[in-house]
Amino acid sequence: MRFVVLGGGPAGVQAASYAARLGAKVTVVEKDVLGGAANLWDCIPSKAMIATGGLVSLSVRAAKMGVNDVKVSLDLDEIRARIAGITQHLERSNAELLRSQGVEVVEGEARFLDPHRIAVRGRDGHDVEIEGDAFLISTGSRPRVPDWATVDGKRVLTTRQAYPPPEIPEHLVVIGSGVTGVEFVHMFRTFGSQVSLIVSRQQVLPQKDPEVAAALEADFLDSGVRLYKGARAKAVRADEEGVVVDCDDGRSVAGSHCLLAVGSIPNYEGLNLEMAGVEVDDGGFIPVDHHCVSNVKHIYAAGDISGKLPLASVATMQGRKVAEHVMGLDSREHRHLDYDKAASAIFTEPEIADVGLAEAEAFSMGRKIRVTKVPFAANARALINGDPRGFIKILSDPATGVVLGGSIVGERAAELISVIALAVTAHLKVSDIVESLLVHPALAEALAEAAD
Ligand SMILES: Cc1cc2nc3c(=O)[nH]c(=O)nc-3n(C[C@H](O)[C@H](O)[C@H](O)COP(=O)(O)OP(=O)(O)OC[C@H]3O[C@@H](n4cnc5c(N)ncnc54)[C@H](O)[C@@H]3O)c2cc1C
Ligand SMILES: NC(=O)c1ccc[n+]([C@@H]2O[C@H](COP(=O)([O-])OP(=O)(O)OC[C@H]3O[C@@H](n4cnc5c(N)ncnc54)[C@H](O)[C@@H]3O)[C@@H](O)[C@H]2O)c1
Repeated sequence: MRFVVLGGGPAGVQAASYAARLGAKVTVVEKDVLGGAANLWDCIPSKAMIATGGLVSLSVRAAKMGVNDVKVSLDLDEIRARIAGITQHLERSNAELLRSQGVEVVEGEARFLDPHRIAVRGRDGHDVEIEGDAFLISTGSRPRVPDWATVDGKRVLTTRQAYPPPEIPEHLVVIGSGVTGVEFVHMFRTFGSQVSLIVSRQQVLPQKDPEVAAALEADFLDSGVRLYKGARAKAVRADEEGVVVDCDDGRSVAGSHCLLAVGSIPNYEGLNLEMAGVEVDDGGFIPVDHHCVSNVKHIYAAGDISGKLPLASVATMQGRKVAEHVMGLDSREHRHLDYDKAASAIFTEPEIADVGLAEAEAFSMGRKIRVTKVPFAANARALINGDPRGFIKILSDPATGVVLGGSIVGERAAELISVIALAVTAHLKVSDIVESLLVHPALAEALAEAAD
């Protein structure tokens, strides 16, 4: 089996390495960074910046824990070097992993010549042709730049220009209040910037549980973030002095810098998909079935380009499933990829994480559920850590006790949600969590209480 992967992000690297382990002859083509541009130029650096901001927040909390006069100052060059170091380390690990499994990595930009052949344009401008029996398109996505904004990398920035930006903004106007937008609001408020957020709807995080979104909004407002709700940006004016964002409700928001967080677009242009007969939808995504197969049966799509949940974790799992299908392993007993059971987290402070069924979703389906909720204010470890914000909410089936979903707002939410995610995937009952002997004092004890 000659398996050719276009794009070496989380989806492509996982598919390549797993297929190679299963015996395929694998080639990965990557044009920019092995490990994935959305992953190593957005996901990872944003979390690294947030980790630095976390130390600043801790220094503020320190006084309440008996440590006085902690002074912090940011060193942008050091932050930049640290992030570059993490990216390079992960890129090297990916290269070593693939090399150790005999995967051939070709640097360059891939395009289809016909359904079984691609050409790769290398950095020297020359083309190399590669033939395959099966192909994976995992070319990811990039930040969307609307036509009403001109990005200059100085005052008007995409996310990829902000790890860190050339200077810490005095007043950052963030456009877009999805997951990316709120993470950037949090990141820059911890760095000491005044932050304004343009929220096109009446709630930040429109896809999330309203109670969770309300908790985050309250925290933003407490720390001085200005929310402009019901406002869609329609123009950005920038000059030497700063920026002004004009909104469709007549309001204008002035700041020193502006950051676009208005979503991502799939990388499908230039792939010559028509030469392979692969269809794309109106948004540029490649529709796939539950095995990630496109309309052409030997061509798969996974990761952001597949138009499913755009998460690195999902891309990785899709890659694994693609490798299994390519190598014919799907005929043995296996679990289908269930996007409804994907855990996700938002790395704000407090952290937010959820998995499975949401309360609002159950309500709109008319499904009977049991909802149990416990605040961290009653948890010994949260008090010891000096951060008792937030809560754990668990949804279960009232008849069987099976865990259906949950959300967590609070310190370490991204880690704690794993317990609920495991329960949802393995159909565990609330009693399984209640009867687990957990560590004391630990934040996880709140999970057992919420399950009780
Ligand atoms: C700001 C931000 C923060 C995020 N944070 C998180 C997070 O905390 N957790 C999480 O799970 N997800 C997060 N995500 C989402 C995550 O980054 C993506 O879902 C994930 O990287 C998608 O993986 P992928 O393999 O589809 O694409 P990518 O990571 O984009 O990799 C695709 C690769 O294909 C290459 N490529 C494109 N075209 C070609 C071509 N023609 N030839 C050869 N190579 C090509 C690109 O150079 C790229 O390296 C975040 C996204 C953003 C924007
Ligand atoms: N921690 C994480 O796991 C993480 C972090 C960032 C992104 N992601 C992934 O990336 C996906 C995309 O998230 P995103 O936030 O980048 O995009 P998104 O599409 O989810 O959100 C963009 C927001 O911008 C708003 N918007 C669009 N045009 C606007 C305008 N003119 N004015 C004001 N607002 C406008 C939209 O209404 C939307 O709410 C997420 O669903 C997630 O899967 C994950």
